[in-house]
Amino acid sequence: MEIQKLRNLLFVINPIAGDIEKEELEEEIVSICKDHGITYDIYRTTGENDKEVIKAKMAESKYDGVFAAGGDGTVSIVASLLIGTTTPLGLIPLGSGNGLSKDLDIPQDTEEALELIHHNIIRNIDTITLNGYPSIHLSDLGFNALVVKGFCEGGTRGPGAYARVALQEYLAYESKTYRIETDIETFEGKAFMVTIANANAFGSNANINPNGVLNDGRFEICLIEPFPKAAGIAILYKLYTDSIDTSVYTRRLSCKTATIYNLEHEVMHIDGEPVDLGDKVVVQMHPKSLKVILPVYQDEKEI
Ligand SMILES: Nc1ncnc2c1ncn2[C@@H]1O[C@H](COP(=O)(O)OP(=O)(O)OP(=O)(O)O)[C@@H](O)[C@H]1O
Repeated sequence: MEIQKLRNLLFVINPIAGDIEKEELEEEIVSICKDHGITYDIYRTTGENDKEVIKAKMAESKYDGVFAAGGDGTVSIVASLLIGTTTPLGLIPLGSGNGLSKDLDIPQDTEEALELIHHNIIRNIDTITLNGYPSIHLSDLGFNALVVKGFCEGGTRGPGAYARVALQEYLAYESKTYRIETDIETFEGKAFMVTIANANAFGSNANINPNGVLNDGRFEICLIEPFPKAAGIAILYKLYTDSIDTSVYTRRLSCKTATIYNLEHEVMHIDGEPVDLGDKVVVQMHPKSLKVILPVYQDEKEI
């Protein structure tokens, strides 16, 4: 087993993520780095031009790893800068949604996650692009994308706000029509939501792609097909018990490339950020294109 020694690190800390005070976290990072002879820089995100600033810092200094301390939004910014490079991504889950960190089995306890700074292994995971935009985790068209958009536009954060928007939209929502051509098969019809899944579960723990593997060179397009509103609770239950594949309303297209025709101009998001990619979305797989810093026990497991 190869244990990596990371000697020069950048920590990207989102001060507002998860509404958690980060002063103590910074003190712990400083103390761990000092104890283990690691040099470090800390960048606190501002919510403005963070990606550009982090990119410039990475060009100035040769980091052995970049840790994102925050939620999925912070992880997504950092990851997009590391894809295709030899610099691995570390995760310290501190957001209201920490989906990728859960799929990677990163400890959700901060003390344990901080141990990854000095005791870890590095592995490669797949990423995908949607019309050239990177996605590491889960992207959607349809109902969930509408909820994500409403959530991002609303002033309130946290899981409660997400659930409120979901409830508001649910009763009136009508499935939309899509045509999906993959390297294996074609689907045309209505869907309540279409998830392009590199990983497994949303930050909320709803597991849309229970059997997805992050380094198998394939992604899944997970469809929830139109269902009677009364079946909604059962679908929700299956999403939260890792058993969505047993629902008669689901369909899964496993593939390496796909073109999605968004025939009713439905909204979409990439890894939680609403985007407008037009009505034709080309999805491509980039096998093992992102290095990630994982707990040592991951070595025995398939990710
Ligand atoms: N200093 C800051 N002040 C205000 N907003 C910030 C700041 N730094 C980052 N942000 C915003 O934080 C969001 C990303 O948050 P992240 O996903 O890391 O944590 P989160 O608590 O899970 O957030 P969310 O509840 O939005 O999912 C981005 O919208 C980003 O613009």
